Amino acid sequence: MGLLDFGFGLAPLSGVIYVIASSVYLLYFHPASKFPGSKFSAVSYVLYCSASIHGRYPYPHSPNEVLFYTPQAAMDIYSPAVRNQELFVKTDLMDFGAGDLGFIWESDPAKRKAMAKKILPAFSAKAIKEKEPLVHHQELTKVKDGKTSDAVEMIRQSSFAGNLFQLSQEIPIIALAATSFVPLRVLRLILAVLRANAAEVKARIDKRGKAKHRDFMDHTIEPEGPPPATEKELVHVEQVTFQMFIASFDPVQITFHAVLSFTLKHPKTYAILTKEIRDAFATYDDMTPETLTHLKHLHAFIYETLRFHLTTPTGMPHISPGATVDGVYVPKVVVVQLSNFTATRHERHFADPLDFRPERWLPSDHALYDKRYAGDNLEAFFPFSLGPRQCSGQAIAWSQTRMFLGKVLWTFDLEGVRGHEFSFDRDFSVHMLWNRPEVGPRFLPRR
Ligand code: HEM
Repeated sequence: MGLLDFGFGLAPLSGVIYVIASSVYLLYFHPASKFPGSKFSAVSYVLYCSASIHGRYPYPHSPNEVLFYTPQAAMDIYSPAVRNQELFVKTDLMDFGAGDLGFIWESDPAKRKAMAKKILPAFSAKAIKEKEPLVHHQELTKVKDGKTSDAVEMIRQSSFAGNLFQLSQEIPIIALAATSFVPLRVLRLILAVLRANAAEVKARIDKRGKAKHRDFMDHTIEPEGPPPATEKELVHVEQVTFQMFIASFDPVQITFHAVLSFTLKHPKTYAILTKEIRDAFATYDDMTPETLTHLKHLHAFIYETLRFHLTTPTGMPHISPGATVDGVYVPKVVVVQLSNFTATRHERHFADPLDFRPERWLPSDHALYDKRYAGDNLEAFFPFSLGPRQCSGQAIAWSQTRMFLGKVLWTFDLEGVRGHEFSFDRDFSVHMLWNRPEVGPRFLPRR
């Protein structure tokens, strides 16, 4: 036997030994081995990859990961903090290799906190009130042209590639496979998005201190100060801007699409909602973020939409510092997260969890309150996450969505388009962003 033959025989053998040794370690000695769950998922990424590639939630856990679904677990994972710095540190899931993790994707708690200190004043009640006229204008424009942003559309088309990139960090061979799965067109698209972002940032830096309205950039760069001095500083600003754009746009437009889809799918609820809105406001201009908060059914409808169509199906993976989660000690370095999808669809938390039932969010003195949902655990639901990293834009998101749906249903009668019927579980999937069918509707002048 030649040296070469010997080498070829050894390679598969070492592979087999490696798989057996790592499986034994993961099953019996790894810090996560004592947790219940699929043994296959404890030793391999096969089920996790398959769910991820098909965009189907809930994902099974991956090796070194424990999923929880109780509200107590969510509180134990996302809330603990010392001086607003989280104790369960975010993983680097969102590190796409730019060399800087910006703000929302930053896993280093101290770096994220420093950025939060600059940006969070943009979310004060006063700052939000100042932006109200813009929101009025923006919602209407969106309804009129019926379009989502071109940039988001480009990002959506490249989200599968982003998903593969994330998987390849765990399983390097996926990077090889990705070259066959990701068309050149998508790679060009990613570059185009990054270039467009860099160009916008540069233009905004040049305009600093002279923008018509105060925006998040005024909190990212000094309006009166010098421009970023180094390439590293510039990349940081680009990352923060990109993330703020995605965070403030994508979940809101998902919710707009979802509220329209569910009004079409549930005609009885649509009728109740439309009546509530039209009875409450004599004129269009009476609708403001404040006046719309009094509409109980509108509130319930939006809540149920957020539950049924989570904008962020994952709870976001964090690393245990060695701490107790829902009464169970999770050793250091084990990755934990709330499986949001499981939590919101579990019978333990919600009656008829797979049915769209806004009534569950109504107060018990409301005429349409249904006792069937009295046992629902409404606290088991965190659409905006919780703790130091919870959504800073939730007040804006609520007022945008209320105004959007209030104004649309006040102004138009909606009609479904034949052939656009959908089933959420069959037709919606998610990579990094949601893939969903066109569902209409037709906007007809109100009768
Ligand atoms: C329906 C709409 C929205 C939903 C469901 C939503 C949900 C979330 C969630 C789940 C997180 C936590 C993400 C994580 O842990 O990595 C988050 C973070 C964040 N969101 Fe939102 N969001 C919405 C709208 C908005 C809007 C309109 C803005 C800005 C105008 C915004 C700004 C942010 C920011 C800045 C963070 C990061 C907070 C931090 O790390 O301190 N979001 N959002």
